[in-house]
Amino acid sequence: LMQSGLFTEMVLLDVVQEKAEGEAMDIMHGTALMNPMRIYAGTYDDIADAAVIVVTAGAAQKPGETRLDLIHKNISILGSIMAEIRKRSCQGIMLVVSNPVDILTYYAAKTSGMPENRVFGSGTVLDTARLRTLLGTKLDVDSRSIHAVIVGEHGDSEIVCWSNANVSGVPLADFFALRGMGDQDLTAAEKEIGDDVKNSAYQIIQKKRATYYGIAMSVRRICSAIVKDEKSVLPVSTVMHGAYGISDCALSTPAIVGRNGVEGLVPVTMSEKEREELLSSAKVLKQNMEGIDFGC
Ligand SMILES: NC(=O)C1=CN([C@@H]2O[C@H](COP(=O)(O)OP(=O)(O)OC[C@H]3O[C@@H](n4cnc5c(N)ncnc54)[C@H](O)[C@@H]3O)[C@@H](O)[C@H]2O)C=CC1
Ligand SMILES: CC(=O)C(=O)O
Repeated sequence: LMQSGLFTEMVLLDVVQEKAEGEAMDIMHGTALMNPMRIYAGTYDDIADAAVIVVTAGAAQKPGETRLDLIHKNISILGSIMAEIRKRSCQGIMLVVSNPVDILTYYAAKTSGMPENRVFGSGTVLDTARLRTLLGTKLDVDSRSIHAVIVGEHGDSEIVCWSNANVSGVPLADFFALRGMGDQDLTAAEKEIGDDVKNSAYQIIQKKRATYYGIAMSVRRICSAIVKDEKSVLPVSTVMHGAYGISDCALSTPAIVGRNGVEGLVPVTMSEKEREELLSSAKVLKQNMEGIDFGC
């Protein structure tokens, strides 16, 4: 975020105050080489007037753990954070990143005291970036020209919407043909790339303990949409109220993101199978939400 030039001030909070102080010092030293910006370790009072509050606090996956394994630890941590947020009338946007991001987003939306459109999660923005990167590599084309989206849980039940994936409007099958590949190659690539995306975090955590660059770029992308009021269509995690037949949980579907947070969902065309898988993903999330007090 320091490198983005989007902000003039950034305050870091961590339950381990010294960690926030050390990080603030380290990042601040780069401002002389990048963008002028005030960076410091602070308190909840300092974030009351923040344009964007990015929640990244909490336990991270250890090798072999799923995101859903973190639920009870991180709901408890989020509970203490939301209690502080509720005491202050925060006017900005809350972007939840901690995992399991969909369940924590739902929790934050219900307990922060902030309007629902201003509380959402990074969702499958990162997964979608991974998908576009891998597809771009496979097709030897700029990944920014790939239009494809992942919906559902940011996790093992996520769904690639293959049925509407395209390269600048050219259907995927036609672009595969352009590159001398046939239907069988496409089917194999869908399986291989879908699995690779789903397993990316597991692989990175196994190799280097945590993922951080991809998610940092995803957060930067979302913050840009907010701060510059871009009204970008991004697959962020939002509380569902009946779209696609889903309610009472948060998950990712394409949404318009701007200064007011999530300004509306954009219905994505899906095959019958993808639609069913999206419903199953919602079911997985709801099963894991059982027994949690969402204060509603
Ligand atoms: N949504 C996504 O795509 C991604 C989500 N994550 C998630 O982000 C979270 C953080 O991951 P990392 O930064 O790798 O972990 P980390 O362990 O490096 O940092 C977490 C920090 O949270 C702090 N913390 C714990 N309780 C707190 C509290 N009550 N108030 C303030 N700070 C508190 C810890 O002291 C620690 O410094 C994890 O849940 C991880 O799964 C990480 C990468 C991608
Ligand atoms: C950790 C995590 O959620 C990710 O990198 O996708």
